[in-house]
Amino acid sequence: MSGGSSPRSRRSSFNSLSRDLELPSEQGCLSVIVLGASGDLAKKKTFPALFHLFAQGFIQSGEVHIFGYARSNLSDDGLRERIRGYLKGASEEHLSDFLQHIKYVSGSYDSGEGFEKLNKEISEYEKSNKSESPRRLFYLALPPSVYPSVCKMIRTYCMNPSGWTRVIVEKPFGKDLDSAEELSAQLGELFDENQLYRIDHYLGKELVQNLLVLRFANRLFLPLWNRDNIDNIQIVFREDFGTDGRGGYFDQYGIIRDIIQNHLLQVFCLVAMEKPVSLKPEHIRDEKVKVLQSVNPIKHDEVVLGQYEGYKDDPTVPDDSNTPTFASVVLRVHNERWEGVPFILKAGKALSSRKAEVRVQFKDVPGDIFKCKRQGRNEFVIRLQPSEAMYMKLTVKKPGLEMATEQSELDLSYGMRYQNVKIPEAYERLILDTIRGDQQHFVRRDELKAAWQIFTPLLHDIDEGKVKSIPYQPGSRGPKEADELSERVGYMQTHGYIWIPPTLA
Ligand SMILES: NC(=O)C1=CN([C@@H]2O[C@H](COP(=O)(O)OP(=O)(O)OC[C@H]3O[C@@H](n4cnc5c(N)ncnc54)[C@H](OP(=O)(O)O)[C@@H]3O)[C@@H](O)[C@H]2O)C=CC1
Ligand SMILES: O=C1O[C@H](COP(=O)(O)O)[C@@H](O)[C@H](O)[C@H]1O
Repeated sequence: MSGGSSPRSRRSSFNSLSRDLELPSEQGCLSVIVLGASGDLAKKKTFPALFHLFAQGFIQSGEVHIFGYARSNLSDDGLRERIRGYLKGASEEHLSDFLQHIKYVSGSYDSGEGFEKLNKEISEYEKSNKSESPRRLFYLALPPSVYPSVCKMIRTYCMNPSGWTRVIVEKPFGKDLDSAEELSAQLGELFDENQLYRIDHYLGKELVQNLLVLRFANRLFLPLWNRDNIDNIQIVFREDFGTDGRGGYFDQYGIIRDIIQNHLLQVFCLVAMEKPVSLKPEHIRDEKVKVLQSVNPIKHDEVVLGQYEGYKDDPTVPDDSNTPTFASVVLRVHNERWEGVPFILKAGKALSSRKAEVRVQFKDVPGDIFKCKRQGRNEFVIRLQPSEAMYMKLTVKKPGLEMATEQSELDLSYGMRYQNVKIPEAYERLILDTIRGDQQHFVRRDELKAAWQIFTPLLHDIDEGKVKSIPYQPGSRGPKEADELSERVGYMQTHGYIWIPPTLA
């Protein structure tokens, strides 16, 4: 765990931020309730994130209590043992202290009995803490099918009588526009928008959070970031493993719903939106909605779908599945800044490497006396993961007596520049934002609607078999047709140049 500032100084740094954002600085006892505590997400992400916040002093002994809730018959110790192996990076003392703050309550997701019991436990803790304005944070680490009934139970039995109640919900938020709107309406009847935190963990990644700073705090980029200078932008997600036993779940969704409609589209918003009036969450989300609403309908000839060979070997995947495990989709933005610039959103499983990045390719140099075209175009690459970095591909003079040019880079690799800084996990940051009441990095209801509006017609066509997935070899780059599409819409690959993340050795 990174050392650095003490819990006291962490609070004061929050205070200055909260003044800027007009968020009240809050203290008082905090109950975090993880619903679906027996599940995969809870053990891999939710509890570890809470543990890291605890170990760093962002949530503190004496003010926090964590309740796990699920149907499974577990004891407090049973839950603690289940998650212990996933809680890493701090001392044994921190670990046992943290575990002592966890209590397990068992109950169903659709009957009052369990939630009454849960409420009783929370209330007893709040009474013992004697806090005047207790805080309740419910984290739904559950399949979305039970969101409506669980939210109804929270609303009926577990609302905080004197302080705030906030609810974090996980994706998928629906399967298309209608189902997402139905879910939004159901939850909207129970909670105000400022109580609902729709999490998209890509918004918690360090370099995704840097996008706005980069674009709007650097004079350098302001005049360049438009159709006059940029030829095309790629937003890419690649994974070097397949569906790993989750084929049954994945087959109902596919790569567009799993990655593109949410994670990559959120990154797209931050790359393409206009400057917000301020950093207030509503101002930022207003701009995201605007750019989403400016996206043209997707054309079939600007889509390539793929499915890796062997995907259907999973017994839970139907033999005739057309579900894409790879997709490349071109988005076109109909506005003054971006008319004519293709945004290529590409995601795939079982590919040759694991990475996520934004690649901004600039236009050719006009009146090119150095024949730069031979070397390749300027590109600005934001490597979201792994090896977080930003690098700018430039044409430079090749060192030596000849006047020859080659491509090189200006490189800001985080591993080099921020050697002793631990980059926080996305979930850690987003849970902390929820505790602070900062909704900037969460998806607003109208944003969600606009996102589904873009992809629903295509998704329905795929579901009806009107767009087919092309088979590709696991461990490859995906279907060659995807590279051909990128080239057709303007992307020019630089041959012979590869950026290698620098190492300390
Ligand atoms: N796992 C991951 O890495 C990620 C998950 N998500 C999302 O997070 C949420 C939770 O995911 P995950 O933890 O993997 O899910 P799980 O399948 O592990 O389910 C979580 C818990 O919910 C209960 N549960 C499971 N199926 C049902 C059902 N059909 N009806 C009622 N309860 C059920 C089980 O608890 P019990 O039986 O004890 O009540 C289970 O332990 C989902 O919305 C998922 O899409 C998002 C990103 C990544
Ligand atoms: O939401 C999801 O994301 C993961 C990839 O997340 P990352 O932070 O490791 O990039 C993906 O594997 C999973 O299919 C998807 O549901």
